[in-house]
Amino acid sequence: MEPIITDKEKCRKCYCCVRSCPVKAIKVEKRYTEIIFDRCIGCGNCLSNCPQRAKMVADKVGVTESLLTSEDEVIAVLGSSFPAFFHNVAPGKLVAGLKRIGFRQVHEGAYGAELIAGDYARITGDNDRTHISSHCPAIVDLIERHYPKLLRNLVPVVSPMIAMGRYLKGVLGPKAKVVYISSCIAAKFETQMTETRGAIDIVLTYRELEGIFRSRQISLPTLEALPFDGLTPTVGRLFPINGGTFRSFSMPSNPLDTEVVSACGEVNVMGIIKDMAAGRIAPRFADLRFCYDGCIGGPGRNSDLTEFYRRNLIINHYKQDIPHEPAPHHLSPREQAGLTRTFASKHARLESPKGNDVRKILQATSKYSVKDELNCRACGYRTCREYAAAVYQGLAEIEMCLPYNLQQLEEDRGRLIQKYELARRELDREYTDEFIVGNDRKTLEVLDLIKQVGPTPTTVLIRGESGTGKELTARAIHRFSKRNDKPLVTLNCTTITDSLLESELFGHKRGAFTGAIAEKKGLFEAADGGTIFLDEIGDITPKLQAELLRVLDTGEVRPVGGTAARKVDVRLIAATNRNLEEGVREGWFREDLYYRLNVFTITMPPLRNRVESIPILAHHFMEKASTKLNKRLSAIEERAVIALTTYPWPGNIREMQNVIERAAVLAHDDVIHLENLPLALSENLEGSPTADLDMRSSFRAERERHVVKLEKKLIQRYLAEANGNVSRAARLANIPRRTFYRLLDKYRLKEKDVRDMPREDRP
Ligand SMILES: Nc1ncnc2c1ncn2[C@@H]1O[C@H](COP(=O)(O)OP(=O)(O)OP(=O)(O)O)[C@@H](O)[C@H]1O
Repeated sequence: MEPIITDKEKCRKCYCCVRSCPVKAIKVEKRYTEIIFDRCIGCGNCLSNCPQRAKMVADKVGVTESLLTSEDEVIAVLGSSFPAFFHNVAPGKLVAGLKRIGFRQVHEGAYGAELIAGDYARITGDNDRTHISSHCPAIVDLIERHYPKLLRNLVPVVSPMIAMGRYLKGVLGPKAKVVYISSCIAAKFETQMTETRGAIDIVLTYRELEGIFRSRQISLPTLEALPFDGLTPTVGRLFPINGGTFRSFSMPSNPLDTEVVSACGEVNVMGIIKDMAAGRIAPRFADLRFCYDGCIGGPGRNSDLTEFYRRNLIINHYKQDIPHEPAPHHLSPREQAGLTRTFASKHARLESPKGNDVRKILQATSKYSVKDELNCRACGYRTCREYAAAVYQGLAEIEMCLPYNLQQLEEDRGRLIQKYELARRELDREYTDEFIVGNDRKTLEVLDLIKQVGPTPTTVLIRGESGTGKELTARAIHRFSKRNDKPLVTLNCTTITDSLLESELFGHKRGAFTGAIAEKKGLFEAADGGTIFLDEIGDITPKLQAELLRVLDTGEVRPVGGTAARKVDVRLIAATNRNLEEGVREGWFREDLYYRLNVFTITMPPLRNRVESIPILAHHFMEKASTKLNKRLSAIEERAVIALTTYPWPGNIREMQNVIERAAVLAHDDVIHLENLPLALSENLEGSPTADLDMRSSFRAERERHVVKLEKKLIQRYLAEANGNVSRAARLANIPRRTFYRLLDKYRLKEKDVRDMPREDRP
């Protein structure tokens, strides 16, 4: 099993792992990201940087537990960084804990550094070439997999961990099992390599060991300390800290020596390796560790502690006299022959894309010029070009480009809105005949204008609030025109993005932009010989305004991505509820287009200015609703008609149409009653002067009118008697105070009106 696993369910494809991987070893699949182990160097960046914890260390607790219950002699080796993890427990108690869970012997891994020290000193003393330390498995992997050119520079000696494993197996025999406990993830990879396999049986993290103690309910502080087995390391204990190599290997270190490079951390190390591979630098010895802070900064470190503190813990441990009781076999001369190793190229070169391949991939994500390459890094790659190369190499996918995705979403949204809008209008038309209903003066004037302008080829601009019937008027103009046997094409300019609008209007050539998989005719061409109605024309951008003006002036359209113009014969009717004059003044509407449109203007009056037509409109919409709902409806109750006429109709005729349809749904019999109207309308009725006027038409209404008047007078009188004090007035009237307030509201009376009234005027 690979040392790092991906929980596919947890992975949300945030690309944090892609971003943090120094060697492009993450492949993005449809639903998750996956490690390419042939490229992975085991640095553990993807583990530490995954916000969902979808990348995890493969669990080694189970195999360790079963090893401990077997007959085998199982030896624990604590990596040299252990004091920087188990900082609040004495080393002897940790040894006791390990023995309690079944380890026969416990060794300090720091001794491994001392085992290889002599070889390092000897080899790096040779000046024949650059020597690169090979004690960090991530560095070895980096060179073997990605910089094979530097293979010959790696010091051909095993790491302290492998040295310990080989030493222990040499002393105890190959049957002994060695479990190495460390904060290093790359060590887990190292034990699987052909060149080092067999020395260590399991690499366990400190955290995994902690888990075992917890599950066995072992409290380390309560245990009696025990001595370590094996030989006592000295300077080897300093190995895990930054610069510790020189002390542990007893090598001279001089900060002024430019022939020796010592570096920790991804950025520093990668820079040095690239420089060495390119031949820019050739130091005598490069001591490199992939993790920042050296081996005390491994991915499995205790991250609650600062680097400074962890470093101090290591130095304190080095200074301490910690009991060791080596068995006689550890005291005998050691077999050192097995501490050398070889390295092999594991370089799997990815094919590099050619310029044209990169260009094609960039274009597939709407990047046509350098300025489109935002290099936003949302995909995890540093530049759009690096990302395009990754797509080419099969590591990334097109959908990873966030700006492209957002643009796609925006365009899809626009298309959907447009489709929805068209469907809604179609539905409206299905139940609405094309005739303009109304007998008020203003509607009749509009009808007159329609009849006059209809048969001419003149461009018409229809203005008015939303829902006043602008589109209906446009249809009527088309019907009265000589083009009425040709199509009337409608487009709402607010619903789609500028670029989409341009292609909708003028069409596009195949490949003009992403998604333009086939040539498409624009609406101008679709309307050839007929009329085009552009609703909400005040919302198009100045760039499109200019293009529209050009089409109107030349009578020619040019599809997006095309060069050849096509002649069209289209009459334009435009509508807007925006103040175009203000647009011209403020610069968002082109003056030349404004004059081009403003040849013949029809202004639709709001419904509140056509009150006389409300009853007839209401009955018209009732009949429409009756057909649509397949429900018999024969009348609208008078109170409801009055309520309809007194309401201000901010949404105009469309709002009224909806109100009547809703009432028709709610009506229990074949009459629309006041109660079937929304509250805003029925409440508006009470106490309204218009209501008073119209009520004269029936006896019940007449009686209601008198009652209302009388009630109002009475309220005023009680209030006057109580000198404007509502509580007193309510008591005098013998009605609850709340009811009195409601009546004041109903007749829009205020306490102060009565209080300020001259005594002789009081009722
Ligand atoms: N005078 C009228 N007679 C009958 N129905 C009308 C009348 N005026 C508007 N309507 C109906 O009201 C609804 C809204 O009208 P229309 O879509 O023409 O308004 P609009 O001003 O274009 O609205 P918007 O600005 O929101 O696009 C439509 O169903 C239409 O048929």
